Amino acid sequence: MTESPNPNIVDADSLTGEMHPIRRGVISIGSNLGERRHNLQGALDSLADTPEVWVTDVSPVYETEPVDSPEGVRDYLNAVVLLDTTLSAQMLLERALAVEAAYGRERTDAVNEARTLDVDLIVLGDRRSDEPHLRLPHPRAGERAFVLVPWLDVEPDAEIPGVGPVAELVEKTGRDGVRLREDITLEVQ
Ligand SMILES: Nc1ncnc2c1ncn2[C@@H]1O[C@H](COP(=O)(O)OP(=O)(O)OP(=O)(O)O)[C@@H](O)[C@H]1O
Ligand SMILES: Nc1nc2c(c(=O)[nH]1)N=C(CO)CN2
Repeated sequence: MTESPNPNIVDADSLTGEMHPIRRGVISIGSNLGERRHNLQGALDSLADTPEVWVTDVSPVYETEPVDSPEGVRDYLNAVVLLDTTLSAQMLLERALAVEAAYGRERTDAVNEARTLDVDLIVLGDRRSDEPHLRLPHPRAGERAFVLVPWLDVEPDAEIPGVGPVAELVEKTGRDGVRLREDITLEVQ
């Protein structure tokens, strides 16, 4: 894996003085409704503007066929964001959900309905969680080419803890339905 910050490095919470380790985070962003590139760039900017989050890289943008989605929904634009953070997994998830809401994400009971913005936590250091509101590593990431392929571009030796190296997972999923959009790029501020 790309060099992770030393887990012994800690950052003091400015309010409580509590010390938190810095961990590497991987976030998948996707949009298949509205101004797709604008929504992804907004997600990236909002993550970069988050206190205690340092965005270190963003992947190329891919146009991807909708997976496990209702008939007729539009293709997604997907990308992967790498960051360092001292936030807890719960705080990072809350931020992700707030960023989705800020970009007009509407929730219905439909499964995988079209959405302006999807922000999923894929991994946070070696944090494991199996609670319904917070699963880490993301339980479906290892089967999703729309997560793995962009992630591999920016972190060739990436691994999903407990699942395996991303390069091997891409060999299993293949790259069907995932197409590089060289004409669309995201900018880290
Ligand atoms: N690692 C995670 N990242 C984002 N949300 C998560 C995670 N683990 C659990 N959740 C929970 O999943 C809930 C539903 O998320 P959402 O509706 O965005 O799912 P989805 O992105 O449509 O589907 P999928 O989970 O298959 O990517 C969120 O409210 C959140 O609490
Ligand atoms: N291509 C693609 N398909 C999906 C995506 C996504 O981001 N891209 N997100 C989903 C739920 O998170 C379900 N299906």
